[in-house]
Amino acid sequence: MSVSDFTPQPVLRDDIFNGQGAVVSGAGSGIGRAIALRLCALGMAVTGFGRREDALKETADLAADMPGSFDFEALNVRDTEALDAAMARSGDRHGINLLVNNAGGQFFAPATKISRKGWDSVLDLNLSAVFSATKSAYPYLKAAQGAVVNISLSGIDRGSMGLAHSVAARAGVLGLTRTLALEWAGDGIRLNCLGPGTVVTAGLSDEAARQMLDSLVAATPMGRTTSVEEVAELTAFLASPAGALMTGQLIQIDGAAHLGPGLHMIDGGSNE
Ligand SMILES: CCCCC/C=C/C(=O)SCCNC(=O)CCNC(=O)[C@H](O)C(C)(C)COP(=O)(O)OP(=O)(O)OC[C@H]1O[C@@H](n2cnc3c(N)ncnc32)[C@H](O)[C@@H]1OP(=O)(O)O
Ligand SMILES: NC(=O)C1=CN([C@@H]2O[C@H](COP(=O)(O)OP(=O)(O)OC[C@H]3O[C@@H](n4cnc5c(N)ncnc54)[C@H](OP(=O)(O)O)[C@@H]3O)[C@@H](O)[C@H]2O)C=CC1
Repeated sequence: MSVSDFTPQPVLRDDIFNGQGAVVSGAGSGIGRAIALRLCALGMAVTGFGRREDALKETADLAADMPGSFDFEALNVRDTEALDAAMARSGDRHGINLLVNNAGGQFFAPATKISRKGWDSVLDLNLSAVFSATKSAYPYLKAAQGAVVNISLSGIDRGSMGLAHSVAARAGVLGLTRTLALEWAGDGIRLNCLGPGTVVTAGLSDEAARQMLDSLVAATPMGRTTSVEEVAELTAFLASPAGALMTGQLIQIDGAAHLGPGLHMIDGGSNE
């Protein structure tokens, strides 16, 4: 049992998103890059957000020969003014049929070691920035009768040791997602959360996370990690006509990890 041995099996028609536009945050690496590239392969015009221009440029290079297109804006999604302006530029350029709030992250620590500033940082990135992005995309989503996919975490309804701040933020995003699914249903806008289990990306590459990998896989009933391609395919599915009646859902793409003993980023050691 180890990391993902999934071989991508594309199921959507190649031209399914021709003429449509998307915004993907965190598109310079990991899950966000895989989503952006899959959408480009399916014909979408994608704008990627992220802080590192060089990383976004690499995604642009990978998308160069694809049927869709990839442009980008280097920005911090926690900067609401910059986010609003970039969202409007992207929406004016090619519309927003799909917004993927993927940028996110945290540090792993027991709650007793999380300062108020650390808590606020993680809530700002993983909850408040999702609210800001979604609100600023609203007019474009309404015009396109579009969709929002919020990248969350597996197991947010049961908790995960070492992630008090992040689980609280993602639970908040689920509440936001469900509330907007109600408020915006009349506009034809759908919103869903995807909860990946363990995904081996740069975000999980620090020493502490690497040490946890075996126990994370062991805690996953299907015995392997989630691949970025699987998250990308499901994101595309949710944006496609196949997902037309799906809204307000949390879909966990985790090999039943949320039904197992749980994914914990630290062991249950001392709180002192
Ligand atoms: C489903 C199970 C598996 C889940 C696996 C999940 C994986 C991923 O999410 S992969 C995604 C990946 N990438 C990352 O998570 C890295 C990105 N992280 C960050 O950018 C930071 O953690 C951030 C969100 C907190 C950034 O905020 P920023 O405002 O830039 O942070 P500061 O450096 O100013 O620190 C603020 C505050 O937080 C305290 N802090 C930082 N690290 C720790 C730590 N390891 N333990 C305890 N506290 C920490 C820091 O000390 C600051 O607080 P004060 O000391 O009170 O000033
Ligand atoms: N890897 C895993 O096991 C899992 C990950 N997730 C979630 O999936 C999402 C993607 O993570 P993953 O691909 O693994 O890790 P990465 O670290 O590769 O991706 C995080 C992305 O978010 C961007 N980002 C972070 N902070 C900001 C910010 N303030 N403003 C703009 N962009 C930002 C980063 O770009 P840049 O640094 O250039 O700003 C980066 O591209 C995250 O929300 C993560 O929590 C969920 C479940 C499991």
